[in-house]
Amino acid sequence: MTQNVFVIGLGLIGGSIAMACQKAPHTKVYGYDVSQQTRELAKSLHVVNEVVDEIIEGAKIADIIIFGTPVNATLEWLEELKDWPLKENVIVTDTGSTKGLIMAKGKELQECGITFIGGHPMAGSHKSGVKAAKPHLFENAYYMLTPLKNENEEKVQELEQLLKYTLAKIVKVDAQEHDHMTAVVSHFPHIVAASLVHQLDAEQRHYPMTTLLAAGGFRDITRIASSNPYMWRDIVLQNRQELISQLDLWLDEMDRVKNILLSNEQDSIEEYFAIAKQVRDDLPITTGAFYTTYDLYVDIPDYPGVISEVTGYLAEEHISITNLRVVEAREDIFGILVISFQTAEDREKAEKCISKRTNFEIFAS
Ligand SMILES: NC(=O)C1=CN([C@@H]2O[C@H](COP(=O)(O)OP(=O)(O)OC[C@H]3O[C@@H](n4cnc5c(N)ncnc54)[C@H](O)[C@@H]3O)[C@@H](O)[C@H]2O)C=CC1
Ligand SMILES: O=C(O)C(=O)Cc1ccc(O)cc1
Repeated sequence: MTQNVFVIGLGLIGGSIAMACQKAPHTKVYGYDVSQQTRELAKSLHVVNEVVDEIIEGAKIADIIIFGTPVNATLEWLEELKDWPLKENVIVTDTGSTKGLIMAKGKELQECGITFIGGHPMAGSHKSGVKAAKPHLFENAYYMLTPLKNENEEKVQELEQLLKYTLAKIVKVDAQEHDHMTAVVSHFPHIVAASLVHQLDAEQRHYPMTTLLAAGGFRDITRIASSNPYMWRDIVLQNRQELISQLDLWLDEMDRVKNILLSNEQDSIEEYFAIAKQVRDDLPITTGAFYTTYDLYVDIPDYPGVISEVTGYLAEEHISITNLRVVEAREDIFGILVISFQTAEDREKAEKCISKRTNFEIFAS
């Protein structure tokens, strides 16, 4: 018998899940998005097998419903869903970055006899929209599920059976713990990234040249500030309490830094950075949202074809790269080529390869 999966919200996350679910046997993936243009793109890019123009059309034939909508839109749909003509055994899940309020709604659904199992794939990017969707987005990333305490285990397994086609590592966590942990490693860093960009923006009014100097480090630490503001507005609103606590801790931490600076003690300053380096270097390697990239900076001269020359050398030695960009570091040089690798070993091999075949200056970060 064919299993019908219905994905609501066909952007980066919903679209990627829909593509992964198409790999499950005997499965047909239907999709709906509030934007007609997205629906048309999703169909033409084969993100889904079929699109529906009315949400109810998909909901009534679905065995599994997956929300890929911004978290406040998900809450609104979950309220309406109570009155939809659903199949008796339907499983409803979501992909939202917050879980507390969504699981409270999930509990109400359970009381109406509808199974809701919260979900959150810990992978993504600052890009959004259906065109950025890809079936391997979640490969090796953690995929958190937040089933209610008394949830039917068979239903959880049924959902896991489908989600295994994302190639993610499925873990189960409590919704409150989820919101605390994601505040620390995802939501609060987002606020910090945005605040650094605001600080630069204020600065550039007095010193317009500052933005020209915003090279590798600043770009790395603020990449997520380029994410979809609408999506992040909802996340921050739903996880407000945790974020206010994180902000208090951050202010204490900044006070500590200020006192270290006021003390003018070189050992304390060095120790502050040394401990941070140790903790950062020891972070486990994961992909997806918390991926570690191993970057190599190559000071390239200004002549045509220089980038393909470098990447060509790496390809000849079968060294895979995950990303490539040029940052303009100084006025007198063409730029720094930043090449990212998935592992430290790949970066080491690349460093050897490029230094053997060119005289470009190289440094790792
Ligand atoms: N972007 C990321 O890296 C990650 C995002 N998430 C979560 O996944 C969800 C989706 O995020 P993205 O795919 O990045 O956003 P997106 O902006 O790429 O896609 C959201 C889609 O939902 C549609 N949409 C908006 N309101 C709707 C409504 N009321 N009904 C139907 N469709 C609606 C939009 O038209 C859009 O196509 C969010 O809840 C987010 O918190 C989870 C993990 C990672
Ligand atoms: O771009 C990145 O590194 C991200 O952090 C993406 C992301 C955004 C929201 C999530 O809930 C999970 C992952």
